[in-house]
Amino acid sequence: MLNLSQNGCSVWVAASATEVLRPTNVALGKFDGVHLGHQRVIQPILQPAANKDGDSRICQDDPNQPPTPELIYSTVVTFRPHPQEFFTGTPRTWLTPLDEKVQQLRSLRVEQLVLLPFDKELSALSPEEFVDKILVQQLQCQRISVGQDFCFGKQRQGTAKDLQLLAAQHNIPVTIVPLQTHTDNLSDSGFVSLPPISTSLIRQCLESGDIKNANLCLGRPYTLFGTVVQGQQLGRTIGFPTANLQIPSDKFLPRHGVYAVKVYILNDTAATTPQLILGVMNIGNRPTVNGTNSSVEVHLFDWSGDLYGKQLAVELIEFLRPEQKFASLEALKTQIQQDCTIAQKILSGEC
Ligand SMILES: Cc1cc2nc3c(=O)[nH]c(=O)nc-3n(C[C@H](O)[C@H](O)[C@H](O)COP(=O)(O)O)c2cc1C
Ligand SMILES: Nc1ncnc2c1ncn2[C@@H]1O[C@H](COP(=O)(O)OP(=O)(O)OP(=O)(O)O)[C@@H](O)[C@H]1O
Repeated sequence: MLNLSQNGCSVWVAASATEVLRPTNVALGKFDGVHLGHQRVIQPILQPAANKDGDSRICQDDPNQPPTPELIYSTVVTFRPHPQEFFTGTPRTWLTPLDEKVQQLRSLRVEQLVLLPFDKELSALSPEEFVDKILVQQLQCQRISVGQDFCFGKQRQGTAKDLQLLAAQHNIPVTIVPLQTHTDNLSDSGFVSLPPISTSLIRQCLESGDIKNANLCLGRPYTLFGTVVQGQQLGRTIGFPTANLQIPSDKFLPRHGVYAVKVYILNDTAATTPQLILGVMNIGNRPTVNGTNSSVEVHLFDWSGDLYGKQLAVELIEFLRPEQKFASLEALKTQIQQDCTIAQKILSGEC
């Protein structure tokens, strides 16, 4: 379910050593997707939940101001750019671009996100130097949590066990979290076991249209956030008006094709809480109408109104079919009608 609680609570994002709030309890890794495995790694560094009388100390009116220094900051430490992007020079898309990652971390009660600049200097640090310079000196780290497969330092020489030994020299305890598979969450032992949850696995699932498994690994539906922009306005002529979405260019897009989706209009001033609207989405080039560029568009069931400029959150529930080139608009219309019927059944839990 989409977590939209704002409460004025924010995550302090530090993009340089001077901005870091210290001391810290640190979870280390890339954390793209903030999936169920990541969530387990984050758990040991969190402060106990705020009591009912007082909010967590990071809850304040101005999220741009650092919170009052007290105790130890629960901090996710990650890298910018993504190490793979640094080594290959190829821009990479994210399951959770920065805004989304911050939103997810906030919902987990993480207080600070540190974006270590991944450059030649950082990538050349030995495991010992990484612990001394980054974790001890820069972050004043008091506790660390990583997954069992965590590797760090020059050429990924250091393992989670090495981290434990090196950190022990500074009296810093390290929690090593066993790798989680999504079958851990299912009581039905009839499921075929998948490899451990990872960002790469979720990307593969989304690339192949396996939305169910992607969502199970994430612990929530994979969601596209976008602003509604003008399309060709052909949809309304075939009886299926669509909201065309402009998605941030660094967002990872799943397989082209048609999906059953749940949509929330985020900045609808008339509604106090975002309203849930069911619908269908097409991602693709629209070959039937000789579309040239890739587009993301949603048709909302039983809804009419002006959505231009609005921000939508589109939760992917199930992949229905690949995009096709139809011989006529009439044939496309018939197919979309069938897509809507199937999507309505899926979304209402009938199948
Ligand atoms: C549920 C759904 C399925 C669609 N499937 C296809 C398809 O298989 N092939 C195709 O060329 N276009 C497909 N489209 C895109 C339509 O061609 C597009 O909605 C129409 O051209 C209107 O575009 P416009 O909003 O830019 O005016 C689909 C659209 C929707 C909403
Ligand atoms: N399934 C999992 N169970 C427990 N810990 C995990 C799991 N996946 C990742 N971690 C840990 O969470 C932290 C962040 O993981 P990171 O994003 O670097 O890896 P990942 O999710 O496996 O992604 P990729 O597929 O890109 O390697 C690391 O400490 C990592 O070891």
